[in-house]
Amino acid sequence: MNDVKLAVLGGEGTGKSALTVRFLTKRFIGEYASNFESIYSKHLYLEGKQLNLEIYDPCSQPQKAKFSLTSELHWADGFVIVYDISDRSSFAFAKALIYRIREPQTSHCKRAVESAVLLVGNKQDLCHVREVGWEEGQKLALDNRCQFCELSAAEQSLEVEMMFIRIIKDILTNFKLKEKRRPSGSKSMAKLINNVFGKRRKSV
Ligand SMILES: Nc1nc2c(ncn2[C@@H]2O[C@H](COP(=O)(O)OP(=O)(O)OP(=O)(O)O)[C@@H](O)[C@H]2O)c(=O)[nH]1
Repeated sequence: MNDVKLAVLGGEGTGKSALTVRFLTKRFIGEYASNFESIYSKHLYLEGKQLNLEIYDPCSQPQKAKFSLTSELHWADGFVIVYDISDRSSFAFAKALIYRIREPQTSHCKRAVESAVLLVGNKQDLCHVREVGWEEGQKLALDNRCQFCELSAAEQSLEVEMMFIRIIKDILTNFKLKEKRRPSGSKSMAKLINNVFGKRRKSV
């Protein structure tokens, strides 16, 4: 069984728990305890594979630690970065998180393949008080090789489910790429033996 680890990050009150709980239970509860972090587990069957999905939903971070993310970056295979379309400061926070994830020393040295990231503009039902345009979200995502969508955890169960499935599929694609790029020990050894002995045999 494949383990897939997903971290849902974003500013305070953007709807990280609402999205996670909506995906796991198809329900929107309204108020969520925000003073403790959670790791949820779910078994999924996707693309012919059994998956053990773990979703990390942090409690709101204290200001000083908000961009350190060191443990999340090591732990997660992919990230859902959430902002609230009616709150510009949450968009700035999401941007800083994406830059942190895409920092060269984070994305290239530690990982053979760039992490899958999906940027989500949540609370689309509040579009009458919108502060962040759809195009801005789309551009931030495109510029940083992320997927993008806008939705409402409050009103759109199916869209939330499709959003999670999309990022999980991206993570699975990355697993396959990593597998391809990993030098296979036995293949390399066979190549080496062939190069050395194959050539000698020819010259005799
Ligand atoms: N209108 C609207 N409200 C939402 C939506 N999603 C979440 N909320 C509300 O936004 C508030 C914060 O939601 P949470 O899910 O607790 O947000 P969070 O990001 O997990 O919050 P922290 O853990 O405190 O950072 C709650 O009052 C939710 O009911 C949405 O799609 N539309």
